[in-house]
Amino acid sequence: MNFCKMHGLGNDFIVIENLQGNLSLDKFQIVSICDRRYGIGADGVMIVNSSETCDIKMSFFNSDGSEVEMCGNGIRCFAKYVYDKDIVKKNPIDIETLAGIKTTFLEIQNSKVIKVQVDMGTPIFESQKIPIDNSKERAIDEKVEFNDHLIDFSAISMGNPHVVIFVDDLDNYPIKKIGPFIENHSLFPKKTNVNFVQIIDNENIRVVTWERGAGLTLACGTGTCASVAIANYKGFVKKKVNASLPGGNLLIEIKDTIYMTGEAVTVFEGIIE
Ligand SMILES: N[C@@H](CCC[C@H](N)C(=O)O)C(=O)O
Repeated sequence: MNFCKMHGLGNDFIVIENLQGNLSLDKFQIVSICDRRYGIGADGVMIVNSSETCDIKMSFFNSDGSEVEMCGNGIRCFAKYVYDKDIVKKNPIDIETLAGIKTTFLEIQNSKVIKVQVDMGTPIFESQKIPIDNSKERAIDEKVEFNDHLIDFSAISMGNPHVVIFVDDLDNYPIKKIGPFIENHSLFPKKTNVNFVQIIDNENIRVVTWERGAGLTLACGTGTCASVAIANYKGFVKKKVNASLPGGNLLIEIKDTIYMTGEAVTVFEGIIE
């Protein structure tokens, strides 16, 4: 089976084609190929499927084998893959995902895609749709207890569930303890991604994400959109924000919907036996 290893800001993926529709990978196979010592190594797997309603369809699996709705860094790589491989030779490209149709706008240099802007859609604030087990309509400025301390958080969906926690000092915050605690908290029936956000000024933020089903990653596209959406809602930032993530930078713009712009990189190709 042929595969392609790609990344967006160090959030890395294995891309596999299934245009004939005869491929099926089980959870164990996904976990095995994502393993960084015994496999290829990646935060997730993307399958290229044909679509009846769109230019192409992306299926996304976390490195723990769970299939989830959407991946922001992944969809930029996915758009690059299908364009560079002549599978969909048009610009923009509409991609079907479990979180709806996403339009991707390609920046092309020497016939290859180098950067992608994605219309990420509208953030979902309703508690039931995130989902979070909460009697309030929205989950803004909620509290959760951790080791006798109360942690302030807000929750939102970008098609997938996100918690946003604002911190003063990202470098010294116990992300590796609080991330998995909230990811698996009973408040979140589908688990959740957890974003730790430091506001630098009203146009610049830093974000580190503990991802559902993948742990600490170098970048999370949906998580950065979720962080900017909540930060703007709370009046911390304007509508155009530069986000600095451990793996690089994303530009997030709030218009009628949220736009995310960033790089997409092909690393290598190979064959899985
Ligand atoms: N890294 C991704 C998000 C991947 C899915 C996420 N772990 C989830 O379970 O929802 C991104 O760039 O958005």
